[in-house]
Amino acid sequence: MSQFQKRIFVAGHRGMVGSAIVRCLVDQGYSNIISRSHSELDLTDQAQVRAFFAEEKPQEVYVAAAKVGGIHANNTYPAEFIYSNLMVEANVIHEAWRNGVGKLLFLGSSCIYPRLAAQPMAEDALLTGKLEPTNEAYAIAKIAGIKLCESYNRQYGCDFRSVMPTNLYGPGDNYHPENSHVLPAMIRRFHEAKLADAPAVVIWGTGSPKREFLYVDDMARACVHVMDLSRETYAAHTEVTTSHLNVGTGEDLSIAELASLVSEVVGYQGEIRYDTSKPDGTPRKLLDISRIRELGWKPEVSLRDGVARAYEDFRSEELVPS
Ligand SMILES: NC(=O)C1=CN([C@@H]2O[C@H](COP(=O)(O)OP(=O)(O)OC[C@H]3O[C@@H](n4cnc5c(N)ncnc54)[C@H](OP(=O)(O)O)[C@@H]3O)[C@@H](O)[C@H]2O)C=CC1
Ligand SMILES: C[C@H]1O[C@H](OP(=O)(O)OP(=O)(O)OC[C@H]2O[C@@H](n3cnc4c(=O)[nH]c(N)nc43)[C@H](O)[C@@H]2O)[C@@H](O)[C@@H](O)C1=O
Repeated sequence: MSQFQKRIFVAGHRGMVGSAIVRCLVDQGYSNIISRSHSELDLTDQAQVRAFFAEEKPQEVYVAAAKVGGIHANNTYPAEFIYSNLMVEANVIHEAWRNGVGKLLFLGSSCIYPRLAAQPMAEDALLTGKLEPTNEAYAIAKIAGIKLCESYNRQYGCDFRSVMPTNLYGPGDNYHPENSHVLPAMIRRFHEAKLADAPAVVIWGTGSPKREFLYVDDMARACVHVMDLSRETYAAHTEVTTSHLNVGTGEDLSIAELASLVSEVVGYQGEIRYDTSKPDGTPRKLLDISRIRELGWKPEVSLRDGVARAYEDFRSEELVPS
């Protein structure tokens, strides 16, 4: 059987990252992709996940299904974030082991690292300090996902890998006014202000926190790249205690700088104000991406181009009043 006929399950294929992984796999010639929507298969339900794996017998699994949201959603619904994410990853990883899945890739997040970790944050900064309180529940679930992969590798000899993405954006993003991440929130807010000819746009927090943003198709390429590495190559660039790889651009900017960039791309010319009653979250979380660069992946889409593409996608989806 050609490697392009492998049975690949992309969990979360309708999400921003899952759909980009499917695009990337199809582009590369993979033709046997298995998917289920949330309503067809609830991954928090152990019995459903067990029946699905027994029936479909995937050979590779990408775990891009998760409960995801920005600072407000994480801070407001911590029980949902910790419960859903723990259940999804535990069910999928356990059934992947029970059904002899050859390789699995788990997607975590850069929020796994301590709030005040030295910058840029290397993989071995994991579990060296206290987490950022606004997303601690989500981060704990993501750390558990890494540890699930490591534990199944150590005890059962599985080949389960993990990537920790920085903040992502692009086509298929969530543009909810409160629950989204900052970049889609800004696209929507500046667009609506431009249409309404509003004199000012309000941005949350002080504008001083720094963030790193990666275009989702670059992330998807990284996922497929890491999955396709030989076991020996992956193992040579990770360690048993830190068996995950950072994925980012290695560059960050302040939220105030991001607001200027998004307003320019959208074409909004009014004032930008800050609501300091809203949380800033972690002051900075820049990833050290030396390891994945050594493994042959690098980002390709610049932030300005990526924001322009995301804005085009936002308008084409008619997500806002015209
Ligand atoms: N977006 C970002 O900035 C970042 C994302 N990540 C990680 O990347 C991964 C993908 O995120 P992203 O694509 O942005 O998120 P999305 O919310 O766009 O996609 C997540 C997908 O998972 C599905 N899903 C959630 N819960 C379940 C469930 N119980 N059963 C079945 N399907 C479920 C969702 O379906 P439905 O919508 O129907 O619930 C959705 O299709 C996640 O692991 C996330 O933690 C990491 C860092 C940054
Ligand atoms: C990817 C990552 O995303 C989350 O962490 P975060 O990086 O703090 O996420 P964020 O994108 O929501 O905010 C980034 C910064 O931007 C500021 N900000 C300004 N104005 C808006 C605004 O309108 N919306 C939002 N959401 N933030 C705003 C906001 O105050 C903060 O200073 C995690 O919970 C977790 O999900 C995770 O892993």
